[in-house]
Amino acid sequence: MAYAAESDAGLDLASTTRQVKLEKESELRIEVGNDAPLRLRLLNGSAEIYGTELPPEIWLTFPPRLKFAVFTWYGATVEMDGITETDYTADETPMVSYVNVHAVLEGRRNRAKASASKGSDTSLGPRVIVVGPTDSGKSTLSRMLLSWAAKQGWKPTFVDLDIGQGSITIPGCIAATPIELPIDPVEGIALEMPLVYFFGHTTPSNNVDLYKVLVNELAQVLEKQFTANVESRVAGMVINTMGWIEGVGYELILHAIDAFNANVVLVLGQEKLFSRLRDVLRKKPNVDVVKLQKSGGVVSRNAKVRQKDRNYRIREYFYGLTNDLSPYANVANFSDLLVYKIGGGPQAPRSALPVGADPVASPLRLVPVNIDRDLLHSVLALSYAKEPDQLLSSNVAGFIYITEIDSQRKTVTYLGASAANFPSKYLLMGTLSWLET
Ligand SMILES: Nc1ncnc2c1ncn2[C@@H]1O[C@H](COP(=O)(O)OP(=O)(O)OP(=O)(O)O)[C@@H](O)[C@H]1O
Repeated sequence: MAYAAESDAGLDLASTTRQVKLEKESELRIEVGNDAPLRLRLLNGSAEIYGTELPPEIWLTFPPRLKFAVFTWYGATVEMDGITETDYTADETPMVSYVNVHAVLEGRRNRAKASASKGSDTSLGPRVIVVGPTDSGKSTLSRMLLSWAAKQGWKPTFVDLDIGQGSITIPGCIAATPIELPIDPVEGIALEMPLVYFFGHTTPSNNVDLYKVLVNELAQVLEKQFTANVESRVAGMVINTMGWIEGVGYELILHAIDAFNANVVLVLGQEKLFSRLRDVLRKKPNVDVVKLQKSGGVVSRNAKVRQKDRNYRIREYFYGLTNDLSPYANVANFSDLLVYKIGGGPQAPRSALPVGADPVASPLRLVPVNIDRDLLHSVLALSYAKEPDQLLSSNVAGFIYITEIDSQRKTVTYLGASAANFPSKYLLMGTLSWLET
C-alpha cells in the first residue's frame, strides 16, 4: 500500500505532538487544518480508517482539509503531529451495524463462490447500492464495505455514479474499478485502468437522458466482464450514488437499481427515502432494502465547499495529491482535434414538424464544437470512439485542460496527464471547466 510514510529522524516532535487513547468501538474524528498536513501514527492496539487498518508505528501524512476518522474495535492509542481544524473522540458510531452488513455480504459471496465452483454460471455475488441524501456518508460507507471485502481477499467492483463528488476520477464522470486491496486512507483508490464514462456536467439535470444512457452502458460492460470473470462476479459490486433523492433524483436511483440489477439497497439517514424504496421494491423479491443510521461524524459541505472540492479533484488528476505528478503541456492544431458535445444543437423549426408537435432539444444529438476561445479553461475527455457515432457509447481514456487558444495560428495549448497519444481524434466537451490557481 502506498502509505506516505516517514521516519522520525530529524523531526521536531516536541511542539504539536499529542497522544489520544481510544476506548473500544470509539473513533477519533479529525479535520486537518487548512494550511499544513497532519501526521498521525498508531502507537498501540489496532485501528482503521474507513475499513483499512493502520500499520503500527508508521507516521502517515494527511493532506490539508482532509476529514476522516480513526476507528478502533478493541482499543488503541494514536499520536498526532500538526494542526487540526477539529479533532474529538466519539463513542457513539453506527460501525457495528455497518460491519453487520459486511458480514451478511460475506455470506452471500461465499455462497456465490460455492455455487460457482459447482459449475453454476448464475452465481452472483451481492450487488449493493448505497443511497441517501447529500452528506449522509454514502462514499464513506461504500469505501468501508469495499476495504473490508478486499481485506478478506475478494475483488469487489466499485461503481461510482456520483458525478458531483465521485472518488474514482474527476467530477462529471461515472466510473467503475475493481478493488483489490483495502483503500489507502491517504491516497484513495489505487487505479489500474478504471472504466470511465464522461457525462461532462456536475449535475444530472443538465441532461438526464444522457446520464441514463451512460449508466446503462457502464452496467452492460460490467455485466459482460462478470460473465467472463467468476472472481469479480462472486465478489459483486458496491455502487455509490448522488445525494439527489427527490423528483428526477429519485427516478435515477430506481433506474440505477434496475440497470445494475442491485440486490441490496442500503439507505443512509433518511426514513422517507427508505419507506418509499421499500414499498416500490416490494415487487422485486430478490432485492433487500436496509435502513442504516448516518454517522454523527459525517461533515456537511455547502455548495461553495463542494465546488472547491471539485476543483481540487481536477487539480489532483493533473498534479497528484501532493503535487507529485508533472502534467504535460502540449500544442495541437485545430485540425488535429474533433470536439463534440452531446445534446442540444439547433432544434428543428416548428414549420418542419407535423402539426401540433413541439420542437424539442435532442438530448442525445452529437453536436460538433467549433474550436474558438470559448474552449479556454474547459476540461475535455479523450474518447476511445473511432467514429463519431460511437461517441455516446464509448468510455474515455483521460482528460485534457485547455490553457490557450491561438485563433491566428489555429493552435490549442493544453495540459495532459500523460505524454501518451490520444486514443483517437475525438474529444468530448460538457460544461466542466477549471481555473488553475
Ligand atoms: N465518522 C466520520 N468522522 C469524520 N469525518 C467523516 C466521518 N464519516 C464521514 N466523514 C467525512 O464527511 C464527509 C462527507 O462524507 P461522505 O463523502 O461519505 O458523504 P456522502 O453522503 O457520500 O456525500 P455526497 O452526497 O456529497 O457524495 C467526507 O469528507 C468524509 O470523509
